Amino acid sequence: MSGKVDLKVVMLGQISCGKTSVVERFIYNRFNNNYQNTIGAAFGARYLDVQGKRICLGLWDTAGSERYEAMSRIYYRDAKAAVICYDITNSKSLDRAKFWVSELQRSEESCKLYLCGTKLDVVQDDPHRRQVDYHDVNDYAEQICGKFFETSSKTGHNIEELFACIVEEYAEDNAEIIATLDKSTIILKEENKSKRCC
Ligand SMILES: Nc1nc2c(ncn2[C@@H]2O[C@H](COP(=O)(O)OP(=O)(O)OP(=O)(O)O)[C@@H](O)[C@H]2O)c(=O)[nH]1
Repeated sequence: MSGKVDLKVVMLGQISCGKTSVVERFIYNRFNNNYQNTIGAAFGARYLDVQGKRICLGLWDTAGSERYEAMSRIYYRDAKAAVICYDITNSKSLDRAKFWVSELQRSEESCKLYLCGTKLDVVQDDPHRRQVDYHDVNDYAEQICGKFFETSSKTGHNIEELFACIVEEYAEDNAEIIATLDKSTIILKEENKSKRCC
């Protein structure tokens, strides 16, 4: 991937709630069961098409450990969208998500808020594992004028939908910027001419 980032997105949320997994599913379409904590922050990017234009999303995946809290503030600066994650199987993680919402409302007023419940597959397999009610978060999302998705990075459920919503809302609010972007292109792979059928 080359070129500049058109839309800066920051990932925030409690340690181990699943931020890196959302990014990995979205960018590489893969999932890793083994937990490896993020140190500092990581960056990934992917192109999406919106309104016939190609837009580059840059994702800053912050570390959930409170040890890196001050560092996370550097990464949300000038972000156009924040994906604030919580783990559906861990009620404390919603408190942490609410902390980040307050923080962004205070210091990044123009940053759009997207609440992302993670690990939906776990509660689909065992409903007793759910600790965060869907309707409670839905009401909270309305209250903060944000959007809300319950996702699973393991199955991929709602991951594309989440980022599609982010670019669509960005495009609606920033028509002038979108007009300056390159058109979407379909890249046709040239046949390998040396390859012969026997
Ligand atoms: N079953 C299931 N497990 C998940 C899902 N998302 C994340 N996990 C697991 O939860 C653990 C933590 O996931 P990460 O994505 O590393 O969490 P994180 O929020 O990036 O963690 P930090 O970088 O330490 O803040 C890992 O073992 C993941 O495999 C999911 O959708 N379903």
